[in-house]
This record gives sequence, structure tokens and C-alpha cells, in this order.
Amino acid sequence: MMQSGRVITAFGRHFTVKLQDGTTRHSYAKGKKTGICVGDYVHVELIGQDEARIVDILERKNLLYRSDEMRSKQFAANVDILFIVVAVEPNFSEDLLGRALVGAWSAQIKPIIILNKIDLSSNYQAAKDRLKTYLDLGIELIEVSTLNPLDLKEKLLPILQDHTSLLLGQSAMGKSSILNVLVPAAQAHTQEYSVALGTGKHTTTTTTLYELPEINANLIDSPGFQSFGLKHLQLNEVIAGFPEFTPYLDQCRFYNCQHLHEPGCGVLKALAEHKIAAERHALYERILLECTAPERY
Ligand SMILES: Nc1nc2c(ncn2[C@@H]2O[C@H](COP(=O)(O)OP(=O)(O)OP(=O)(O)O)[C@@H](O)[C@H]2O)c(=O)[nH]1
Ligand SMILES: [Zn+2]
Repeated sequence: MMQSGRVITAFGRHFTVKLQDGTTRHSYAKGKKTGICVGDYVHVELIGQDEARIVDILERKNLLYRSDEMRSKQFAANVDILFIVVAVEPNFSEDLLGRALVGAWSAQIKPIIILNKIDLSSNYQAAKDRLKTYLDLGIELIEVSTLNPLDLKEKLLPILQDHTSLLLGQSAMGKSSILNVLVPAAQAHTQEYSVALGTGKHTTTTTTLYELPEINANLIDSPGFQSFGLKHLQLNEVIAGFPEFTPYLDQCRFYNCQHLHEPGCGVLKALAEHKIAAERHALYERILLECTAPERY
């Protein structure tokens, strides 16, 4: 019997699919079918009482893709909002923040920055100053502290409502603490699915979709990230990650300008005139030089 559902966990070739009636089934891919990921809407064949076989992936709205330093790939499909969690302390990496933004914009996902730990007031202003570049790009910023869970919920739940959102954060920014406020049932689950490192500290290793049924929201928790590989992107996708370049693109002399060293480049001119932040162009250059997509040339 065929049914439709949504993939809520993925581990190798093992998946959990939530069916429309609200029950979940341990599922595996039919034949050699690959590329199934959390967030996918699928057709399954039911097998026995609690298993299913995924036979089809329905058309995706988008796919968020990154690779990490271990070359393992993390995907999530049909994501409306990417929440990037940074904190007042410890310092967040602007390189990773910038890469996550490129990942979101290149996949047509709306990014929102969450600044956590605003209770740590002595470093608050410094963190805000570091975020100014991103606010100037028009990115929404939500300021929270998990020590004030009511206020956190008041700010985030209305944004989560009726959407699928993905929570991403470098280690120690407080991503798990935020998830546990929003989805109390996640606590037990993260412990169950996490691995203890040598330090005895538990960390998220799998991507999981949690439901908030009262507000028709889905929240995807993804493993913390130490790197954000974007090698798979093509030139136009990388450029989509730098919306501040857009007004200058039609001023380039060459139609296939890569905005790196070309003469008569509108982006480089704007950079020289400080209309584009130097660290943003430097990030653009780093990402582009890593890209292996042959279509780039
Ligand atoms: N002062 C303060 N500390 C916080 C806040 N949120 C989280 N923390 C602390 O920050 C540390 C990291 O929080 P976690 O939620 O474990 O961070 P994480 O981002 O999930 O980190 P990983 O598990 O390594 O991925 C913990 O010691 C938390 O108690 C906050 O709003 N204010
Ligand atoms: Zn150019």
C-alpha cells in the first residue's frame, strides 16, 4: 500500500518517515535510490506493521547542502528559513557565518541570525558591532537568551509558525539550549542520538526534524559545524550569496567577469570605493577559489 510522508531522520541508508496519519516508520530506500534527505516529502510502500520502503522523492522546493571537514555531506530539503545561531561569547566565526549565508541564499532560503546569550552584557556591544556588516545586508536579527525562555519563545515561535526552519550553529553558541526551549521533547532525543566525545560532552551528530504541531511548524536540528564546504556551487550561485554585489554586476566590462582581477570590474570598483566590505569580498574570493564546478569556466 502506497502512502506519502516526510523524512524526519536520516542515518546512512536508514530513515524515519512520518506518515500523514502521524505515525512514524523505519524506512529504507528502494533499490539504489540515493539522495534522500531530512525534509523530503516521499512516497512509501508500507511493509508489515512498522517498516516502509521509500519509492519516490517528491519535487523539492530547495535543498540546503554543505560538506564538512570530514567530507561528510549534510542536506536538508524544503527549508523555508535558515536560523544561524551566534552568541555574545565565545566569539563566532565570521567566515562560517558568511558561508552559511551563501548556502542559504544560493538555495533560495531566507537566513535569519539569532544572537544568543544576550544576558552576557559585558561583551554584548562588541558582538553587535561585529554583526553590523550583516545587518547592513538587510538580514533580520533576533536577540535572545536561553536564560529567558519565555522571551525567546515570544520572539521565535511567530517566525517558526507554518514554516520549516533549520537551526545551525557553531559549537558552544547554544544551539541545543535553544532547541530544548522550543521543543522540550528534543532533549531526550538529542541525548539518545548524540555521541560522547573524548571529553564526555555530548554533541548532535544527526539531522532531525521536530514538529511543533500547535503552530504547524517544523524545526530541523543539524549537527554543529566547524566548516561549511561550498565546493559544489557554481559562479552564479556564489554570487547569489553576496547580494551587495548585485547593483554593480551590470557595470563589469566582461559578461563572464568573476570579479576577482578583471579590468573594468564594477564589483572591484565598488570594493575600492568601500561600498562593498573588504572582508566580504575576501570571503567571496576564498569560496570561489575552492569551487570545483567545471561550469564555472
Ligand atoms: N549565559 C548563557 N549561557 C548560555 C545560553 N545558552 C546556552 N548557554 C551555555 O552555553 C554553552 C553551550 O550551549 P549548548 O546549548 O550546549 O551549545 P551548542 O551550540 O548546542 O553546542 P554543541 O552541543 O557543542 O553543538 C552551555 O554551557 C550553555 O549552558 C545563554 O543564553 N546564556
Ligand atoms: Zn566584475
